[in-house]
Amino acid sequence: MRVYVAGHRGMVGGAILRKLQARGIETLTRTHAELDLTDQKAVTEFMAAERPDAVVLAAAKVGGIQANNTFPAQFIYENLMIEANVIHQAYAAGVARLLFLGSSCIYPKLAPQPMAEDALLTGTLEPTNEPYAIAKIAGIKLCESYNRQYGTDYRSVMPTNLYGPGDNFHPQNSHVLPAMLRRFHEAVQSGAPEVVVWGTGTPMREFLHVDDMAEASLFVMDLDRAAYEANTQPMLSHINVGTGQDVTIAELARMVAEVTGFTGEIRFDSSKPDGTPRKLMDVGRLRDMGWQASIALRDGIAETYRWFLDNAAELREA
Ligand SMILES: NC(=O)C1=CN([C@@H]2O[C@H](COP(=O)(O)OP(=O)(O)OC[C@H]3O[C@@H](n4cnc5c(N)ncnc54)[C@H](OP(=O)(O)O)[C@@H]3O)[C@@H](O)[C@H]2O)C=CC1
Ligand SMILES: C[C@H]1O[C@H](OP(=O)(O)OP(=O)(O)OC[C@H]2O[C@@H](n3cnc4c(=O)[nH]c(N)nc43)[C@H](O)[C@@H]2O)[C@@H](O)[C@@H](O)C1=O
Repeated sequence: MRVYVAGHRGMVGGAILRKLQARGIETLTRTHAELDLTDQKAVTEFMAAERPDAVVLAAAKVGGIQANNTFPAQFIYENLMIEANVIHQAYAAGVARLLFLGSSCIYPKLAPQPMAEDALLTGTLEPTNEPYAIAKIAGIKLCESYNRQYGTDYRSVMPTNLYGPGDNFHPQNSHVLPAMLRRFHEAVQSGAPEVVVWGTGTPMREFLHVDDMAEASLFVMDLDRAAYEANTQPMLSHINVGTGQDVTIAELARMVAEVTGFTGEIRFDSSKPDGTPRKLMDVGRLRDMGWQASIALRDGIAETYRWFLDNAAELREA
């Protein structure tokens, strides 16, 4: 068994790689510089030469609300190309099993909460990340279409907002949790009296630690085909992954202040977008199959902050 992990230097791909290696499973990797997954010819040659037994597709153009809003063309183009190339060439090379990572932003902006898998394609998407969401929906539909036409076993998991070691801490382009950890930390270092948090503080988000996400990914990969198919439908085949609990951005800011030791004022900048008001996952499908998250948010934030402190000198620049 040899598993190709696409995006192994990213937060999620890295966590999945570590778990596979800890289980003694042979892995195959290429950095972005070695293999640009938007390059059809390069992906074709790679898959044909390597013929892995299984693929984890954790490579993507990823970013927070502002990155999505600023670079919409890159988010739709790169993600569509990566998915089309990897999924089609996996099929062409005879790869039996593939796991595609989507995102909770596939669901309509005002979907009933918590959002069950069947909320997909029932309403209008959140405008700040619509291009990325459309690409992620296309990824699910690629897997389903190849399964239906060619009999492949390509599965999809939809993670809620993730965080943890290996995250992107870029001040503008990252997601909220790493952005806050960095901003509150820098405020403590400089003695700043206030920290600015984007938006109104009222949106609600659900946060899952990346090690839980990696466990869930392997759990779904490992299910036998009959079990996966018994719990999904051919045209509604994705599985939500989350904790089933959410917090407001204001509550999150207070947690991050506590973890970093910031005691000043927290100011909300309502000129910045809030995005979706709430996106809580209905995780019943995965729970009924036998998996649930185990890392508490407060503990996960403290552990991620320790990782940030240990790695601050070598943070990613994008
Ligand atoms: N982080 C989150 O909160 C969430 C993430 N997800 C999904 O989980 C998956 C992993 O996300 P995450 O680990 O956070 O993202 P990261 O940005 O940490 O990792 C993505 C990886 O993909 C690689 N990559 C991007 N473009 C290409 C390309 N053209 N060719 C080859 N490699 C490429 C990146 O390499 P390089 O850095 O060198 O470009 C990077 O290693 C993605 O599908 C994402 O959509 C879903 C929900 C929430
Ligand atoms: C995972 C998910 O990530 C993105 O969606 P999002 O959930 O809106 O993610 P976010 O983490 O960037 O923001 C969450 C909330 O937090 C607020 N917020 C406060 N202060 C900061 C801040 O400093 N940085 C950021 N990024 N947000 C901040 C921000 O205004 C928003 O209300 C998608 O584009 C899409 O890519 C996707 O799938």
